[in-house]
Amino acid sequence: MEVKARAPGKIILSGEHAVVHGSTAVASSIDLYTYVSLRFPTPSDNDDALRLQLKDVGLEFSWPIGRIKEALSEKDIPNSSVPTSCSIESLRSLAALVDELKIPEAKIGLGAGVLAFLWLYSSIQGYKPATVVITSELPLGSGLGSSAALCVALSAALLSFSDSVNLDLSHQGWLTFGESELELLNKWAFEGEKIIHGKPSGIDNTVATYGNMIKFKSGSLTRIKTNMTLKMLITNTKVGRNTKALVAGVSERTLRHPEAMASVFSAVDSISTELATIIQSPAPDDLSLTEKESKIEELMEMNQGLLQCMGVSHASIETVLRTTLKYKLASKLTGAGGGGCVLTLLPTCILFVIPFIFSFLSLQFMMNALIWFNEFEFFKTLPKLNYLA
Ligand SMILES: Nc1ncnc2c1ncn2[C@@H]1O[C@H](COP(=O)(O)OP(=O)(O)O)[C@@H](O)[C@H]1O
Ligand SMILES: C[C@@](O)(CCOP(=O)(O)O)CC(=O)O
Ligand SMILES: [Mg+2]
Repeated sequence: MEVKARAPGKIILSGEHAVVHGSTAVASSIDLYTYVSLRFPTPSDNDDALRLQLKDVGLEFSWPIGRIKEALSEKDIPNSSVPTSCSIESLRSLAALVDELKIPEAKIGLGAGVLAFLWLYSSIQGYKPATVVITSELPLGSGLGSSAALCVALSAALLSFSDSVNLDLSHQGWLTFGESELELLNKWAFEGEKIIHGKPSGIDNTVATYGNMIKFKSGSLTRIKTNMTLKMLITNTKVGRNTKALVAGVSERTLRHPEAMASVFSAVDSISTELATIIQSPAPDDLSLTEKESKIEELMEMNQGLLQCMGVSHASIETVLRTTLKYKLASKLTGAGGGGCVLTLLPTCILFVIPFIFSFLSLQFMMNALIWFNEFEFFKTLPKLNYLA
């Protein structure tokens, strides 16, 4: 029997980094997915290994299941219904297994993803041989939440075989999780994100788990019902970076300048709260669509300025900001910054310039600009499961 699970990537409309320090942030899932397929061998296969194929980076790893058991046994006892953090001791033992893989230096960031995989797999499924294949439509390490999509899709595939989960009936060939299953899934995915991000806020795994648009503060989510269509251009600068290092950099700056950074985080909190209010305000109210869009543009610019204060912008991001400003369009980085992706709001009134801006940015960033629409069918993106045989 093989199961395939998928979970979406995300954009953060406002509040990245500050959300790690307790500020409000607003995020939405996007219709680009990570897929995890999980297959257990039959007895006649006579296979006693755990195999991991990372299709996006062309790497394959395998471990005799006894090695994983040896590394972990008695350190943390797995129980799929109780999400558990990987202890320092277990992390050390698993890291020794990952070190043996000799991951090429250029792809070293993958080690954290493999560690998260080993922890989630052994905690939820125990010590069973299996083959896990991961593919993604998301660019890795670009601010679109590939780490969270991986942790959510992997936890979904693993939990689907556990007794703690009942699945809701099918929806276009995919099954969905019920509300309490989503909570368990989200908690497990958070444990994986902790291994990849170091100190995650939980916003990425939460939006990948629940889909649609959310407001998030100090670990709790509020679902947002939008009353306007937002059109965003997502430009990938293709400058690689690592979320864990950027998050740690902001924490170090906070230690050096606690009062100044507290004011920055508080300003971001107000920006996200105002943004959520505008997005949710009833359609024909005292603010016209154009007025709402202008306010959102201003809030995005203010948020970008504060992200610069946190030290997470980058020359490549500034190039996108300057380019879009030529067309009077507001942009901000999304995700951890330091490169990665930039969001540009495309207000309804300027849709005719899209082809120009699109080709301009595509040329500069090697054809990697996409347009994201938050219309219903594009972003109704809960994690889903599909049994293949
Ligand atoms: N499809 C995938 N295959 C292998 N590793 C992945 C995949 N998706 C995510 N990862 C892991 O997540 C890391 C990227 O996470 P991160 O730095 O948080 O950036 P982002 O979440 O914005 O993409 C990768 O270096 C890798 O360890
Ligand atoms: C910077 C941060 O706010 C978002 C990181 O997103 P991403 O991994 O760059 O997609 C970190 C977090 O909230 O855990
Ligand atoms: Mg991430």
